[in-house]
Amino acid sequence: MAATISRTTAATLLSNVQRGLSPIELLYTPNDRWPLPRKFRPHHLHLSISILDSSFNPPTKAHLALAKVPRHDPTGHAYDAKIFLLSVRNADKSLKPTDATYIQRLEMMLLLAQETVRKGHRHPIAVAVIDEPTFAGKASKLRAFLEERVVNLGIQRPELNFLMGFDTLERLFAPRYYGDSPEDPEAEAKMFKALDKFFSEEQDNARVVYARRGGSPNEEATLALADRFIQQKRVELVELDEDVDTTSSTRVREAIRERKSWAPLVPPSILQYLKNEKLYTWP
Ligand SMILES: Nc1ncnc2c1ncn2[C@@H]1O[C@H](COP(=O)(O)OP(=O)(O)OP(=O)(O)O)[C@@H](O)[C@H]1O
Ligand SMILES: NC(=O)c1ccc[n+]([C@@H]2O[C@H](COP(=O)(O)O)[C@@H](O)[C@H]2O)c1
Repeated sequence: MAATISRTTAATLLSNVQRGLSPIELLYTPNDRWPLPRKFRPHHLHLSISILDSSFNPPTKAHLALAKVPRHDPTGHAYDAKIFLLSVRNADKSLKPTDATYIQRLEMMLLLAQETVRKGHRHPIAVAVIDEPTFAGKASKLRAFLEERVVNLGIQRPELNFLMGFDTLERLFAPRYYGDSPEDPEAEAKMFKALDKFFSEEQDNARVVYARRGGSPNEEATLALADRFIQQKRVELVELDEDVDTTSSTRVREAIRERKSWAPLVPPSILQYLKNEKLYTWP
């Protein structure tokens, strides 16, 4: 059955987050047990969750490929649960009049969650919204939110695996996002303090799973800053299933506006949605 949510309900949940009434709202879960795995056993005290945080403007095949990355685990266990997370406050972007509205993005995220159904196996993906620009902030809110859902089972500190492309990894390790002002001389020290908490197993227990995205002139510098966490296996490189190197939401928006070919860049349900809603057709 297709996952749907009324626009009124979506608007209420969105407004709760935007007005600071809730740190996170869940718009959709694949079942009532989520984030528990289907075959939950009482001794299963560790949850491993993957999170694709994005502005979904619109979702592309690259987002889908990231969402499908299997968990790299020597014991062969898959992620217990997954989240498509819409950030209504982005560290770098603000909403433009020609962009998809947040409600439209949430509707597309639901469609994307449906696209992950493969050979009868539905990925346990929930759709949620948060108002938090940095990963350190997202992790502490998510941890508290998820722990509350599973507190009666004695599960603590779920492992939070943030899926991202290299351009986002570069910004996770960029001191400018952590200083009090653009010239803050303590920015790098503050960044490492925030990241130590973010990656610590005893604290926010986050991990980062990143994919290459074309080349980057800053690759060496970023990997040098990330080195400590790479050694601790808290930052891990993965290969995507499909060749989506040059796919981006910007490319889709521009191609629609310029009436160039864009259909191959998005999953079929998103193609249909963008056509129905006539999105990005205005300059
Ligand atoms: N082609 C890709 N390869 C690897 N990672 C990707 C790719 N496209 C998006 N991502 C990653 O997915 C996450 C969410 O992406 P985001 O919503 O910013 O998409 P985008 O295509 O970069 O958007 P825009 O073009 O609007 O800036 C980011 O961590 C981004 O690096
Ligand atoms: N240092 C950080 O934690 C940091 C820096 C830049 C972007 N982000 C976040 O990364 C996500 C993806 O960003 P873009 O949509 O700009 O690619 C957004 O939620 C954004 O707010 C986090």
